[in-house]
Amino acid sequence: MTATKGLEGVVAATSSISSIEDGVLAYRGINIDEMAEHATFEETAYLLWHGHLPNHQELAELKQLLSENSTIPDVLIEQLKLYPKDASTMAVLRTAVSALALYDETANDNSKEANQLKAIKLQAQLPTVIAAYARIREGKEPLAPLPGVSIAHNFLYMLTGTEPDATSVVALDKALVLHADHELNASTFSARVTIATLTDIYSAITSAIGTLKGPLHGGANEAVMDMLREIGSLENAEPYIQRKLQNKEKIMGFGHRVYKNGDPRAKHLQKMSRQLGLMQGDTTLFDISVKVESLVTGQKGLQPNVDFYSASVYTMLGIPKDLFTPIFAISRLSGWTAHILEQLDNNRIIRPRAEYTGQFNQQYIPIELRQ
Ligand SMILES: CC(=O)SCCNC(=O)CCNC(=O)[C@H](O)C(C)(C)COP(=O)(O)OP(=O)(O)OC[C@H]1O[C@@H](n2cnc3c(N)ncnc32)[C@H](O)[C@@H]1OP(=O)(O)O
Ligand SMILES: O=C([O-])CC(=O)C(=O)O
Repeated sequence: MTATKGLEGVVAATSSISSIEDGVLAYRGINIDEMAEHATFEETAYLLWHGHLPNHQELAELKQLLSENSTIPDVLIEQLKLYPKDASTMAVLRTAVSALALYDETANDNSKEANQLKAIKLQAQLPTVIAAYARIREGKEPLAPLPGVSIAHNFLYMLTGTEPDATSVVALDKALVLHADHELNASTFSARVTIATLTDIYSAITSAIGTLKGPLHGGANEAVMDMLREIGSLENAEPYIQRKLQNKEKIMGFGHRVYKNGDPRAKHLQKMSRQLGLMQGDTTLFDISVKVESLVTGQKGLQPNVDFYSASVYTMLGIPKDLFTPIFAISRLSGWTAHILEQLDNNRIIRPRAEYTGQFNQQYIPIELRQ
């Protein structure tokens, strides 16, 4: 038995949800470029959950269900008020999702119908939780979700208390479409491992949120923003990146386990970053990002991943840095829950082996004889 570090190249599940064969990302067979161009996030979630795009009636029903389920229990709002104001927002989200299970009497019902409804419920509630905490920590009261608007619209409204402009809604919606699913990435794998024990969906999503939080995965978008801020100006990009590369430090938002010739989502986010910069009359963040990309790609051959340009996009949408990864979680929840449902459809506990590298034939030494 020989272990493969990081399970690189190991095929650990079958799935018909999304594919990244030959560097082409597709949701249920539909190329991500088409999805980014035409689909809304609600359509994307439906596609991931059901395997086909919704017709008018199916989409209307999903939107209705999302709307009906978007409030969170008052008791959770009271809990959010008790959390430290400077807590990690991903830790808050992870804790809140775990707490939501306590107030859902269907939490342990693992029937397909109950889990499908819980997927919708979580999809509707995550934005409300994040926006509520973001307001509470600023000393403001959380806002109730608006009925009949998209998740992107509602999230921006609940965050700011004002009706978002159409450009911002479209940009956030597209970002949600682009992040929705990605084959067997670390957080999805974690969700599948957890649900495969036949525990409840809240436990699996809690695992997934904890996994997405790390800077090698979803947390990289926040680290990218730290880097762009540290660089601060176009002239500073080159010395900054040279220094990092000389010190053999990682450049966040670059590289990918599977994509070696570029992440097909990055170009869409790059385009959005440019457009938002031009519209706002300030392309500094975009310009610094492009410079960083040319330096890192030129010198290391590493390409930007989905997290790189999303940092400047979210910042230009006025979103605080520590909400970037929670936004990723809002989107990826659709993929996580699709994978959880798929895992349960044909379940077997996920239990690989480890290559043991420790000692054999050791003896128990009584404590008084130990050195
Ligand atoms: C949504 C997402 O999760 S997308 C990924 C988000 N994460 C990041 O952006 C963090 C930065 N990137 C990375 O840490 C990595 O590229 C990962 C985690 C994405 C992929 O990791 P792996 O598949 O294990 O790549 P691995 O670490 O083997 O990289 C191969 C080589 O490229 C180097 N490398 C990879 N990424 C980077 C980077 N961002 N900056 C500098 N060097 C890098 C590695 O140091 C390694 O060099 P070596 O062979 O000299 O040791
Ligand atoms: O697939 C991966 O390893 C990481 C990634 O790009 C994602 O989760 O979107």
